[in-house]
Amino acid sequence: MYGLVNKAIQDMVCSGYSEQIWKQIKHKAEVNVDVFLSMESYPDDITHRLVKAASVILSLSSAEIMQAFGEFWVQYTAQEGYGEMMDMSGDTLPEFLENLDNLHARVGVSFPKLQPPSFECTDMEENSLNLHYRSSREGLSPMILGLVKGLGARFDTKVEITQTQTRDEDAECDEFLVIYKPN
Ligand SMILES: O=C(O)CCCCN(CCc1ccccc1OCc1ccc(-c2ccc(Oc3ccccc3)cc2)cc1)Cc1ccc(C(=O)O)cc1
Repeated sequence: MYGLVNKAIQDMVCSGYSEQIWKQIKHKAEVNVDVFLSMESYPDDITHRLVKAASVILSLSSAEIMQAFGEFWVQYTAQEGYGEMMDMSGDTLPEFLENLDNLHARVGVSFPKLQPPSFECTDMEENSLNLHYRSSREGLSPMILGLVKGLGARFDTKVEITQTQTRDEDAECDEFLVIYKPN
């Protein structure tokens, strides 16, 4: 994952808790990276260890940490200079989700080590859609719950998201029912 992800986790912990807590999490995760460089690619294992250590130190489940991260990521990337890029990806929550693969393709042109997930929207109705999430990574589906909630805040839209399928022998990918209503 690009360092931007680990920087976002750091920012979420430092702003939500403290630098001291962040140092404890890094120590527990045995991650001795002093400063994460946004445009550097780091092993995914570092991100997984940081999430696991944060879950222990903060007494929250990894799923809760990943969901909070997803929500934080949307506002963090907007403030870190990706706001215009995200503005170009849609004026509404469903539009943004439909354009998310294009957004990743644009980022990937400049940053070839990006390994973006793929999102597909089906069964598009007035206030609901089915979101299919495919990734080379395991176990990040709780992050998607937070990301879509974060998009609800970004688009001032009430949103409910529930996972309806989990990638395993039967289901080819994770699926989520997203119900949204602009305020
Ligand atoms: O891999 C998975 O299965 C889950 C990944 C969840 C994180 N994605 C969230 C995608 C997303 C979903 C909903 C709403 C918004 C979303 O993200 C918007 C976005 C996506 C990518 C970036 C981005 C920009 C620059 C990046 O790399 C940099 C950073 C600074 C300088 C140079 C390159 C990396 C990601 C910014 C905003 C974004 C993402 C972040 C990093 C990677 C990667 O390093 O492979 C791949 C995807």
